[in-house]
Amino acid sequence: CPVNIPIKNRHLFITGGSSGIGLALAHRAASQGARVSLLARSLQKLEEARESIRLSSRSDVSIFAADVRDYDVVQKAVSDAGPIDVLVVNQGVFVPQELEKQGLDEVNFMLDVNLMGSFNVIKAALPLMKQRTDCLPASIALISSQAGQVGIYGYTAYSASKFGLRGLAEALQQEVVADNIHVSLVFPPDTDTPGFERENEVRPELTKILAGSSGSMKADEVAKKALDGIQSGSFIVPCNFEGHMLAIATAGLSPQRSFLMVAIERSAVKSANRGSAKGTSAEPMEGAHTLSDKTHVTLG
Ligand SMILES: NC(=O)C1=CN([C@@H]2O[C@H](COP(=O)(O)OP(=O)(O)OC[C@H]3O[C@@H](n4cnc5c(N)ncnc54)[C@H](OP(=O)(O)O)[C@@H]3O)[C@@H](O)[C@H]2O)C=CC1
Ligand SMILES: CCCCCCCCCCCCCCCC(=O)[C@@H](N)CO
Repeated sequence: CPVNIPIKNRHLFITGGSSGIGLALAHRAASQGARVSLLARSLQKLEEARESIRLSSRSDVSIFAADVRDYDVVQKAVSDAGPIDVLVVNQGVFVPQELEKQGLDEVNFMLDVNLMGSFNVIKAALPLMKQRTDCLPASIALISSQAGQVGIYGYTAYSASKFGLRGLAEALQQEVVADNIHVSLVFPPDTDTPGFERENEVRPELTKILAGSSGSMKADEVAKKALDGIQSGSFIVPCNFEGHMLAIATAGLSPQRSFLMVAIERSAVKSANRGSAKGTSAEPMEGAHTLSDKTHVTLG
């Protein structure tokens, strides 16, 4: 059943909060009365972010200069920040290029920051999140990408890092649900941020076309969708229409929050089965496991 995860007067910790989607999330959360902490590498960008939030919502945020690839530094920042109610693992780097041309150093860079860095942050924050005293639900939100739902030309390492977050999130949700901690995976399309500006200068043309087929959004629009999804405890958080289509097309066995989505998925599975079973006997296909007398799902 749906949950409500309040953020007013609660501690939101956002990695990559000094720019783009993370900064937009910080502005929104601060304006809704959350106590916000930001973590990123550049102290100067963090100070600029803190000032912009102070000016826009007259609230003071805590800033922590740290590289998510360094667990010890992350651990220190998280313990200095204090217990976290909503953790937003947002940091990310993206260097689009065909794998054949891309150096393995850049592959490692994306996997280290986007995936291993996310493990470091969650590992550092989880013990204190589990010890929180209020009985309110908590949230761990991972900012993925639509490239984490479908692999795209030029994004081999980037998509791998974002697909990895899916596995992390699904397994983690089972490990923390008993502590009333809800995991959310946010899937933005191309989003107008400083990172995207840099990316667009080097992105292969085909990557631009394929990624562009899902449209683009402003950082604040993504931040709104993300915050709404976090507060409702949604596991899958699409950000636009194409994202909703992708969420259905890639539902897998992720937890569903709404009966509507379950119904939509069931009908999508049934029509897929009807299509593949067309011209054969009505009997379930070899290897089909019958969930009910109406739905046959073939696993394998
Ligand atoms: N922009 C887009 O088109 C889309 C972005 N996304 C995802 O959204 C997230 C944010 O992207 P976006 O806002 O565009 O990115 P930006 O480049 O604008 O901001 C990235 C943020 O992450 C921080 N960061 C980068 N590397 C590290 C690191 N090693 N340790 C700590 N902090 C780090 C940066 O600060 P600093 O450099 O100072 O460390 C900055 O605050 C990413 O996960 C990205 O994959 C998903 C879909 C679309
Ligand atoms: C049934 C499906 C209908 C919709 C089809 C959608 C086709 C695939 C769209 C992939 C978009 C990838 C955006 C990556 C954004 C990103 O993460 C980079 N800008 C780096 O930050």
